[in-house]
Amino acid sequence: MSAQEVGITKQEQREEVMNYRQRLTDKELLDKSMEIKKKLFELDEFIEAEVIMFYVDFRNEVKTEFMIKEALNDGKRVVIPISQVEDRSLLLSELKDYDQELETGTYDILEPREEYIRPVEHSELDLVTVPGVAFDEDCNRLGYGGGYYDRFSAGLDPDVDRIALAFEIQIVDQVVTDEHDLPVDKVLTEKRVIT
Ligand SMILES: Nc1nc2c(c(=O)[nH]1)N(C=O)[C@@H](CNc1ccc(C(=O)N[C@@H](CCC(=O)O)C(=O)O)cc1)CN2
Ligand SMILES: Nc1ncnc2c1ncn2[C@@H]1O[C@H](COP(=O)(O)OP(=O)(O)OP(=O)(O)O)[C@@H](O)[C@H]1O
Repeated sequence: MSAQEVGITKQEQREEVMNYRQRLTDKELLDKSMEIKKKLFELDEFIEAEVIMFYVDFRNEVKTEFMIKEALNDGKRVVIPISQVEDRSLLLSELKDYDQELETGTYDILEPREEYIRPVEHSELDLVTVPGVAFDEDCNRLGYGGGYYDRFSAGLDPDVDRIALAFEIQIVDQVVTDEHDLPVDKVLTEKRVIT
C-alpha cells in the first residue's frame, strides 16, 4: 500500500501514532510492557535463541530494560545497536551488564560506553526485537524515519526471526510503506501475537 493509496504521508502517520503513544501513563507503559515480555519469553523461537538483539527503549517505546536483564540472567547473549549517523547503519555490540555499561548516545538512546563496545557480526544473531512507531496486521512497520532497521534488516539472513514489540494503540489499519520497507515476522502487543 503506497502513501498515495492510504492518503496520508509517513510523517503524518508517525505524528498521529506518536501522539497516541504519548498519552500512556508510566504505569500503563510498565504494565503493558510486562505483558509483552511474557509473550516474547514464551515464544519457541525466543526460547531457542542464544544470541538476541534488543533495542534499548527511548521515548514511549515498549520497555526492554527488564527483558534484557532477565535474558542475561537466563544465560542468553544480548546484543544492542549503536546508531552510525554517517551511513545510517547499526553497529552491533554485545552487552553484559545493563547498569554498568551504558551512557546516553545518539538520539538520546542509551549506548555502550567506548570501553564496553564488543562488536558482533550480523551472522551471529538468532533473533532480533524490532522497535517502531506503527505496525499493521500484515506486520508492516513504520519507524522514526532514519531507515536504520530497514537497511539493517535487508542485510540479515532471512532465517533470523524479527519480532516487533508494540502497544496495541500502535496498530493501525494500514502502515504507509515504500519499496524499502520489510515486514517483520511477528508483532507482539499486550493483547495478541500478530503473524
Ligand atoms: N530504541 C530504539 N533504538 C533505535 C531505534 C529505534 O527506533 N528505537 N532505531 C530504529 O531505527 C535506530 C535509531 N533511529 C532513529 C531514527 C530517527 C530518529 C529521529 O529522531 N528522527 C526525527 C525525525 C527525522 C525525520 O523525520 O527525518 C524525529 O523523530 O524527531 C531517532 C532514532 C537505532 N536505535
Ligand atoms: N534498504 C535500504 N537501502 C537504502 N535506503 C533505504 C533502505 N531502507 C530505507 N531507506 C531509506 O531511508 C529513509 C528512511 O526510511 P523510512 O522512512 O522507511 O524509515 P523508518 O523505517 O521509518 O525509520 P527507522 O528504521 O530508522 O526506524 C528513506 O529515504 C528510505 O528510502
